[in-house]
Order: sequence, then C-alpha cells, then structure tokens
Amino acid sequence: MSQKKFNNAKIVVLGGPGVGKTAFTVRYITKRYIGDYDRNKEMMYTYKISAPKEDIQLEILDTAQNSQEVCNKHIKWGDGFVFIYSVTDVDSFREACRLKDIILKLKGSETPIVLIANKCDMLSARCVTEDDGASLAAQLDCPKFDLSVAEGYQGVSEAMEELLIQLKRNFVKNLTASAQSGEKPRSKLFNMRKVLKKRIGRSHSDTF
Ligand SMILES: Nc1nc2c(ncn2[C@@H]2O[C@H](COP(=O)(O)OP(=O)(O)OP(=O)(O)O)[C@@H](O)[C@H]2O)c(=O)[nH]1
Repeated sequence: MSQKKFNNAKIVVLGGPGVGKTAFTVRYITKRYIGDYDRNKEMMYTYKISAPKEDIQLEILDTAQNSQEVCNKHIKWGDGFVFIYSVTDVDSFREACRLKDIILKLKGSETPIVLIANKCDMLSARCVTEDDGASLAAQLDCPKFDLSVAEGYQGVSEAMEELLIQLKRNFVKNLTASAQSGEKPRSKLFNMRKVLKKRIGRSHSDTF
C-alpha cells in the first residue's frame, strides 16, 4: 500500500433487484429522490467530500443483477459495502444473507459494511421484521439503518457517514500493520535510486 492518507475509497452498493440501490446512491450524491430510475443498470459515480484536512474522493458502484463471477469481481474491488434489502421483500432479505456469506469469504470479517433496511415508509407491506434485520446485522457485525430513501436524506447520510468512519478506521489499521511489519511505502525516487545502484554495480563488475 503506497497511499499514506485516507483520501479515497471504493464503495459498492449491493442488494437484490428493485431494493432501491440507485435511489440510495442518487439520494446520497444529489440529496434528491426522483422515484423513477433506470432499472438494472450498473453505474459508477464519483463523489468528492470536502473535509477540513483533505478532500475524500469516493467511487461508488451502484450494481445491477449480475452473474456470480461479476459480483465477486465487484466485491474484490470494493473497500466498503452498502447492503440494501427492502423490508417489503423477503427475497431481497435472503439475497442480503447470501451476500453476507460471500463477503465474509472473499473479504473477511473486518470489512466495512452498513446494512440498510429500505422502504420503511411502506408500513402495511412490511414483511421483514426489525428482529430479522438485527440478526443479520449481528452476523455481519455491522450497523443497520432502518430508513426510507423515498422519505428523506438524513438516514442515507448517517449510514454513509458511518461507512466512512469504518473505512477510515480500517485504513489506519492497515497502515499501522504494514508499518509494524517494516513494509514502508517506498517513494518513486527511492526505487529509481535502487535500480540505478544495481545498474552501476553491474557495469562495474562487467569491466573486471
Ligand atoms: N416506497 C418506496 N419506494 C422506494 C424506496 N426506495 C426506492 N423505491 C422505489 O423502488 C423502485 C426501485 O428503486 P431502484 O433505486 O431503481 O432500485 P434498484 O435496487 O437500483 O433496482 P435494480 O437496479 O433494478 O435492481 C423505484 O420505483 C423506486 O422509486 C423507498 O424508500 N420507498
């Protein structure tokens, strides 16, 4: 890892069909809810957060329904994950449980994740209980946000803030771990000097 500051992160928004992945992403970036989105379309967004010390550049991948192979590729690419299910759709909750197993296998248990129980405004259509969601969050060891992307920006913003906190914590931890193992990030100049030294050494030995 050569990056010394937490100034960028790759986030993947995952979930079953129609759970509100695009609505969530667009709400976070624009604060708006349009209500009618291109269905099953994968989109990559870049979004800059202004922070006091340094801006943070986010790449946010709003996924579509993909083959398992593509889904695994996205998971390997991401640093942090937003798992969305709809409280009105049991299948989407099962999909979140399935994704949990894949994430734990591919990325390990310390991966930054937030779990989103979306469409809480649809009270009479609710079929996934808060307890079901809480149990999944416990298995993932991650915070859960019960919200309605349709109704407001606040929950979305809080969930993303929490994910950023986890991402930063993970970044610092990895940096500390690599410093302790003596694996210092090398500058380009350092590497060039090393190559030059080797070359000079070789040409000296060629002359004898
Ligand atoms: N009632 C309600 N509808 C929502 C909410 N969030 C999203 N929707 C609606 O759910 C539908 C699907 O939303 P999308 O954001 O397209 O969902 P998606 O997960 O990106 O869908 P795919 O990419 O097709 O899998 C749209 O009609 C949204 O308006 C919500 O919080 N409440």
